[in-house]
Amino acid sequence: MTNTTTIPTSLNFRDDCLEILNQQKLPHEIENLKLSSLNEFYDAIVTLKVRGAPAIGITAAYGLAITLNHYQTENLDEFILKFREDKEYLFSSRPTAVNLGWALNSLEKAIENVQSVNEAKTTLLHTAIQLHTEDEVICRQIGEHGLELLKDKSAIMTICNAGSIATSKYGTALAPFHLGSEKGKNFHVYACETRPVLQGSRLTTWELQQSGVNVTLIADSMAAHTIKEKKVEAVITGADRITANGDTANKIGTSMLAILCRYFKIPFYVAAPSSTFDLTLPAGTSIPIEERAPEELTELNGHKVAPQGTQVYNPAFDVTPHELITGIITEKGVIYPSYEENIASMISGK
Ligand SMILES: CSC[C@H]1O[C@H](OP(=O)(O)O)[C@H](O)[C@@H]1O
Repeated sequence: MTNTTTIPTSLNFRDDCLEILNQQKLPHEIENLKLSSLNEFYDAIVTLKVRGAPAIGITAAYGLAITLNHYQTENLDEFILKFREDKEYLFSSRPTAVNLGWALNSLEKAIENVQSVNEAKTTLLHTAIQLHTEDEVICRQIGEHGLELLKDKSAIMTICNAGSIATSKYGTALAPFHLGSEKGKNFHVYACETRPVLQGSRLTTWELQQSGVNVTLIADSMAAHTIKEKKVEAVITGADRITANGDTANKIGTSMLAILCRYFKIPFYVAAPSSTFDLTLPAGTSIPIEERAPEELTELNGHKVAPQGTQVYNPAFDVTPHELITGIITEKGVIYPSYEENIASMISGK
């Protein structure tokens, strides 16, 4: 029996709804959900049924376009008011990934000169579809640039899931591995399980196995020992927001890996599209860090593991200082220090 490998995707636009792969059910259940109401889109993002910075942005864009397509009015001012109301609602779903705001703002910019409600509705749908299709091209380009940095047959570590299902396709940090698999490369990926939501053990292992990539799961606490014992040659992660000086917010535990890379003298790469840069923020201290429900830590599969009433601190992201980042892999190429200058020249033109 031939081994068929596929690169899984999680978003599928169908005329009147967005079909998503429910990432909360993976890896043991493939459940596709049809999102058509604003609350369904909001809930899917908040509860991580759809997750990953680019995927969140694309989903929110479809959420506005699909739901407003049914809004009954011929009055353009009234339609724009409703657009802004619903945009703010979706924007409030998760605070850290800048792609959410970027995608919603792209829609607002696209309709700023429309002359009728019908033209606004058509423009919103076309823009959402454009963001989706463009993201796939961008992620493939990130994969191509990442492949130039990673040595074939080398051991590479990653955290969380910055993969195909976190974007339109290919992913960001995982894009080089998916493309590499298509090109006959043989990377060995060490995936950190990524407590507490387990994006690594549930999603990255599953996704890379679908694509025929050699992946080994480790606990987050095993990272230092694994880098040393398994001769890991680089770490590559995604990003949720990168500021003007290169400071990068990503899944909690990312800065821990960056510190380990400095100690072990191996490169630490961030992979992200231009839409993940937030040049309005000079440094990472201003990035809003989402804190999630205590139950993500006090319970395991619904079973209480911590004593009743235990205090919990559950930040979903941390910020890696730019000094610890070897290079930022974007669709336009790899950005190296000095980040302030090189981000401005490579990204400002967007
Ligand atoms: C391709 S960006 C993925 C990025 O988003 C993840 O966060 P979450 O799973 O909470 O949406 C994580 O930070 C990944 O690196």
